[in-house]
Amino acid sequence: MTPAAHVSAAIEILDDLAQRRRPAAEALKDWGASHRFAGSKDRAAIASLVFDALRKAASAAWIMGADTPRARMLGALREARGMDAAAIAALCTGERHAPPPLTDDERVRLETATLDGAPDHVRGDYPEWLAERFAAAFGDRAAEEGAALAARAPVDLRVNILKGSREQALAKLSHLNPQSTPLSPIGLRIDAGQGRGPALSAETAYVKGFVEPQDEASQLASLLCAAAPGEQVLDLCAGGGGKALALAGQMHNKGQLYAYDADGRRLMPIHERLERAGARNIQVRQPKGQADVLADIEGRCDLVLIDAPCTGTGTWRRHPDAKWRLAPGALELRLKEQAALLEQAVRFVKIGGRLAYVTCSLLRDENEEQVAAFLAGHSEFAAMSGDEAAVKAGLPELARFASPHGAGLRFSPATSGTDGFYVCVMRRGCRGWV
Ligand SMILES: C[S@@+](CC[C@H](N)C(=O)[O-])C[C@H]1O[C@@H](n2cnc3c(N)ncnc32)[C@H](O)[C@@H]1O
Repeated sequence: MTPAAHVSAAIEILDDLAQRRRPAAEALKDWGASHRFAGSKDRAAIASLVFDALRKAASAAWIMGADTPRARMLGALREARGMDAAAIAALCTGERHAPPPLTDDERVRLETATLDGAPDHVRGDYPEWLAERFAAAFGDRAAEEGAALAARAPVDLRVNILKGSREQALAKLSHLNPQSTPLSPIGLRIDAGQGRGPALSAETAYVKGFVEPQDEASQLASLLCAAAPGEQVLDLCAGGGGKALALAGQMHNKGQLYAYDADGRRLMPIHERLERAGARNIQVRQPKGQADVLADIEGRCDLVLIDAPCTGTGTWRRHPDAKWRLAPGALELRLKEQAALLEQAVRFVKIGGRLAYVTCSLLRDENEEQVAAFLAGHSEFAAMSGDEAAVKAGLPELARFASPHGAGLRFSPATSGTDGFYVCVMRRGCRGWV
């Protein structure tokens, strides 16, 4: 397929997405299944175009003065890829499988339109219904934060310290030109360019468990939990085990980590990942009907981690379609689940133990406000300051990410160059100790 045919195919898929609210990956898969002639390189190029158009959907539509799949794609070629009107016109020849030629209006817009005067949610490419919440979280930096969330993310890997050091992992992956991550002492970063990044599953370092894909902020969230060897730790929302594996590394396989998730199917990948990582101190606790499968660890945990279900607004760099599919009802639901999980976690934290609340959201309602509401009803808990949590984790430089809106630390693409994450570590004392 030619580059112009890739653009036509991307517009077709964007049209499908506009008509049926569904994940982009699903639409791309269906397109691939019905266009067998397209090879894997073609499919990757088309996916990359679709994701760029989704990243820049609002600003591209503004530039083009129309919110159609074609306008989004043409605008994104300029906004996301820096192509000028002549280069875009050269793709749109109308010949064979190329998109129809540019109209006069399209050409003029591509040559001259700017985002001057556009509202923050357009300049930052986020849904209008979240504009107030972004303003509450970022003030006059809302558009800048949104734009950083609309950029491409690098591929971040966590070095599994149970298997080797970061230096060893850098050497094993040297053909991919990895760099050390600036904030996480156990992270590697690979620039994915415009493609999907390296096929990790074929890398020996991955197969042998030396590295796991994990965004740098997710690594930092795990490190801020400061799990120590010998501790009793509950990962209450373990899912596929990303954080559990990181915590097991910090614990040097000593002590016990219980990995639980209300949805047993989500725990499934964890078994193979544990094996690969050589993590031997993790007990997976599957939910079993009405049975209380965590009853034996009540009041015994040094650390309980709630890696809470959330809107995922911090991960839009990696899932640009998710921002347009997110609906207000989903936020309401997540807020209820988060409050319930904080209550649920209390019974497992021993006196003197820690409760870590983590989301990959940037919205205050899901973060500082959720923690404030919890603390208001639980005088036996107190939040560690950003300084204290950073020092306890052995990463004092992270104190600068202390939230300006209340307890906890927040990371974001614009401030830390990572996915958006929120982390608050609380200590449990006796009732009324603070
Ligand atoms: C953000 S994901 C966890 C990701 C995982 N910790 C990781 O690092 O790969 C949130 C998880 O919370 C789980 N969850 C939602 N409500 C829950 C509840 N009441 N109790 C336990 N798990 C819950 C979901 O099934 C989902 O797997």
